[in-house]
Amino acid sequence: MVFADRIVTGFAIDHRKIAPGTVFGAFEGTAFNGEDFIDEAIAAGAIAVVARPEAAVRGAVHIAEANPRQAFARLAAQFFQPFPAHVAAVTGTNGKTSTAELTRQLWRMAGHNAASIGTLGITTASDQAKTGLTTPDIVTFLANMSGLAREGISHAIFEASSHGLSQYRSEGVPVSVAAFTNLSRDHLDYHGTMEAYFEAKMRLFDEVVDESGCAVIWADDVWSDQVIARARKREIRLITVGEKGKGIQLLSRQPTQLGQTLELRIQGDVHKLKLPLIGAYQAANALVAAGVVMASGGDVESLLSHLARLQPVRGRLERAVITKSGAPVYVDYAHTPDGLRAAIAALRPHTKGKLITVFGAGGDRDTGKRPEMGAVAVADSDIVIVTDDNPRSEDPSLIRADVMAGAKGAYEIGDRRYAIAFAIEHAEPDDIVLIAGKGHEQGQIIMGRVLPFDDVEVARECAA
Ligand SMILES: CC(=O)N[C@H]1[C@@H](OP(=O)(O)OP(=O)(O)OC[C@H]2O[C@@H](n3ccc(=O)[nH]c3=O)[C@H](O)[C@@H]2O)O[C@H](CO)[C@@H](O)[C@@H]1O[C@H](C)C(=O)N[C@@H](C)C(=O)N[C@H](CCC(=O)O)C(=O)O
Ligand SMILES: Nc1ncnc2c1ncn2[C@@H]1O[C@H](COP(=O)(O)OP(=O)(O)OP(=O)(O)O)[C@@H](O)[C@H]1O
Ligand SMILES: N[C@H](CCC[C@H](N)C(=O)O)C(=O)O
Ligand SMILES: [Mg+2]
Repeated sequence: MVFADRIVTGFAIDHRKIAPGTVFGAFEGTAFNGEDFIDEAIAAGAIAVVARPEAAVRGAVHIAEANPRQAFARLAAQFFQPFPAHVAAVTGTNGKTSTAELTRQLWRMAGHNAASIGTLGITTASDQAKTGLTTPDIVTFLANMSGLAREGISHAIFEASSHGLSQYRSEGVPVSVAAFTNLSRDHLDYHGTMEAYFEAKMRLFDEVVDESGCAVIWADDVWSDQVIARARKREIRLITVGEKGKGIQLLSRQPTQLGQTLELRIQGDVHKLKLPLIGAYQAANALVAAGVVMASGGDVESLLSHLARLQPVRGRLERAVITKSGAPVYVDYAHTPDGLRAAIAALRPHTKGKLITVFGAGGDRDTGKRPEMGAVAVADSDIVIVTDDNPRSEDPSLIRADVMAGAKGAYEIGDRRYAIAFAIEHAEPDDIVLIAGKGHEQGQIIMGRVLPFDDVEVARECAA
């Protein structure tokens, strides 16, 4: 790729990452305006700048576009290709990471070289690398995708977060399957309204997925019909999944001690499946993953046997330890009202005694979800302990107060380790402890610092 007779050596959206020969993407953001750094980028060697037509670009080629993020992504994609032959994307408020990871496992069992990109980082059969965000920035995303292709990955699935979709952070790679899990309250600090949040996610179906691709849609969510309508409008192939699903219909679900038995109708035939994961939500994610595999050409018989061999996803209803009194302690990543409801509901059939829930809400995130999470927790559990979860730049006691406003009768223990210890101490033999919100996370983010913290590890220490 060449601009003004100079060979392009790379792409950057941060002026501090410019080397001679780089194409710079100058975007207006939430904290900065990238256009303010154009002169510095050119001084550092940028040969072309993708920016709005009204931006001032002197001394480099100005690629003037009304939507510079999208234009930059398309151009960078030409530079970074090739990409894996089969790429799927999954969106939804909850279940993206789980669905992506389960899809990767199913592809792997089918003999494909598969990878997933999302909250857990980049996962392949042999490796896991952290990226920091669910959807990395566009340059990292494209570089990762092309790196995976060069390593021989043929099947990749990525999590398309609403932030990522609205900022064109996961653009430019041809997507042949787009999946939807569900939509409920989250990130309203960023999107403003549920409708705007929904529209951000719908870009995946309206624009991102290929015309010749396939949509895999969880059919039992209140938003599902609207997503199905979008896919129909584009006339893309459709696989609906769930009790109302036509591609994979969930006929019944019976919890067992270590998992659940599902009865499914697929292409007219009824099958019984022993899924080794507990909870309605994990069944939903596993079935959406199965839909993605079917959409990319998987055969049903082997798919069913692979579903029965799925491994748990890190930090999603992960059994951390059993207390001295005999109560199992689960760690889950529920960080929305709907997620908390789903996690508690998953454990309820396995609880003979009391369900004890420990959770908090993140700082610098949607504040409206806090009392809603509090209300869900007290309504569905027997004992609730409200604690801290990544206060970030906020005062943790004010976050807890927001949560407590909805959590009548809950205990409040700010220090997460003490909160977990309290729950474990009070757990009796038939009880279950749920520690929600951080899942796989390895740190507590307080005022820009990340203090090491792992719910699973802390639970084990407290139970020892
Ligand atoms: C609100 C938000 O999503 N912000 C993300 C976004 O920033 P932005 O585009 O608004 O950028 P900005 O910081 O205002 O800067 C504007 C531009 O100037 C450039 N710049 C800035 C400063 C400078 O000195 N030089 C320079 O060139 C920046 O590189 C950027 O291109 O793009 C950046 C790079 O791609 C991200 O790092 C950043 O994520 C911040 C850190 C963040 O916390 N994001 C969270 C909310 C997020 O995205 N979460 C979703 C989660 C969701 C889920 O699954 O639920 C995720 O996908 O991870
Ligand atoms: N299908 C689902 N329906 C309702 N809740 C779910 C579903 N799947 C997962 N959850 C809840 O959401 C939590 C997070 O799951 P997961 O990490 O798969 O979602 P995600 O969409 O990737 O989240 P993030 O937005 O943080 O990336 C789980 O631990 C669980 O509590
Ligand atoms: N992807 C979500 C993760 C939230 C996890 C929770 N532990 C928190 O910090 O709020 C977010 O960035 O909002
Ligand atoms: Mg995720």
